[in-house]
Amino acid sequence: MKERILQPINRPLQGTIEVPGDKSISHRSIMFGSIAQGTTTVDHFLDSEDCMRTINIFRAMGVTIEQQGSSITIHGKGSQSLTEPVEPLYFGNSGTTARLMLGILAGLPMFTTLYGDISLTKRPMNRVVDPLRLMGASIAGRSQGNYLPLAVDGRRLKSIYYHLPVKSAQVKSAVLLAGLFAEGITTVTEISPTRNHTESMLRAFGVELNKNGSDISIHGKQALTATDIYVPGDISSAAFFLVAAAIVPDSQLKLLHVGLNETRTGIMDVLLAMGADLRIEEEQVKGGERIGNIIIRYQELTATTIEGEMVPRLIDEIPIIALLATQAEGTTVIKDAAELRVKETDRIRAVTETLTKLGASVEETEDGLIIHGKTQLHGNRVQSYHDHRMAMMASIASLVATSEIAIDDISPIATSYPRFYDDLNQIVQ
Ligand SMILES: O=C(O)C1=C[C@@H](OP(=O)(O)O)[C@@H](O)[C@H](O)C1
Ligand SMILES: C=C(OP(=O)(O)O)C(=O)O
Repeated sequence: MKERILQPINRPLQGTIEVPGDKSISHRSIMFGSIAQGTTTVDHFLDSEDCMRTINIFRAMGVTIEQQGSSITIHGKGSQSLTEPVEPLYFGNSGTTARLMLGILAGLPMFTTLYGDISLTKRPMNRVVDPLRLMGASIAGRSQGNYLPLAVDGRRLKSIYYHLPVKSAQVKSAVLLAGLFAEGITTVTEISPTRNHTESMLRAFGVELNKNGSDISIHGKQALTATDIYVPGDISSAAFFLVAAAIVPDSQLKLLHVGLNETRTGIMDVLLAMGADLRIEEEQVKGGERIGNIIIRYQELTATTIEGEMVPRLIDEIPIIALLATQAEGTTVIKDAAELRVKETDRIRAVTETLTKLGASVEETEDGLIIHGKTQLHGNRVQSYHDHRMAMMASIASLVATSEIAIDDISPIATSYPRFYDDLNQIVQ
């Protein structure tokens, strides 16, 4: 437990921040580089706890991965040369690592056991285990395989046509990755588009995937060829500073090289709908992903509604968007977001409790939140709930609170943004 007390600030935020590499893309670069043939380099990798879990798992399966900060070199020898790990694989707090790795491990000829921290151990795995079992996977574990610890007895898989019952890129990715090791063509159908990093990065590794409407298909038994990856800045990390500038009067911030993939930019659409002063400069495509610098200036905001296909495009940003809504005039409604209940914590409950403690007017609904703004926030003691995004949201709230906010444990922030307070301190000077 690492407590942190944040004092109110009474001045505008100014400056430029280069946010760290995208977490989703960083995980996938290690996974795909490790099962590819040849040497993959990764530039601007996210050097965080969650991404280190992914590196350590492949090291435990015999892959040589060199790391110097955010530069990575992976010496891949193809999936068939991975070796059976001697010890249980530890996934820490990382849902993405656990769910995508289940898809990979199910089809490899080895036995593995998987466990995680207290938060990950409560997150449902049946969303991945069920389709994998339909493909012939052998997975055993707590609550019929719904919760870690799990044991995977890897074997030959068969292809599947699968309607994804949840809007989840992790489930989509796990099925596609298992499909890569299966006989025949595996197809997934999405209810709503979710982040597409698995599809685009597999293509960069030479894998053929077909997209037809909401169907995505992959032929099994394709080999991956090493490539060089550039990881854009993580828009989910940038979101904390976008909101900070949007709510602290007279602020202006520039965020460099932020990933602007359409499946991730919901936060920008919400800010614009609320009247924020935001623009993109030096937009370009780098390593197959759209990136750009985002410039944001303080502007008075009005409420909005967030629902439907918008939700997967900003799912991880909802805690910080809820804080944003407390500073906007009117009632903001967030719905269709029941997935928030199965993140690092139940984020609908945690956001309601935290913002209420800070003086906001928030109603919890089954699948979202109703927030009445604008409210003056005050200080209090709050929890992080083992959730990096809750700890960062409470930290940003301190910028507009009238008295100090004490957060019980900020250590979860290291899972996605180890330099968060360095960047925050730089713009409050
Ligand atoms: O595929 C990914 O990299 C992720 C997908 C999302 O989870 P779901 O697939 O559960 O929505 C997101 O919340 C998570 O932070 C990262
Ligand atoms: C939900 C998140 O990550 P994961 O599912 O990988 O734990 C997140 O980063 O907000």
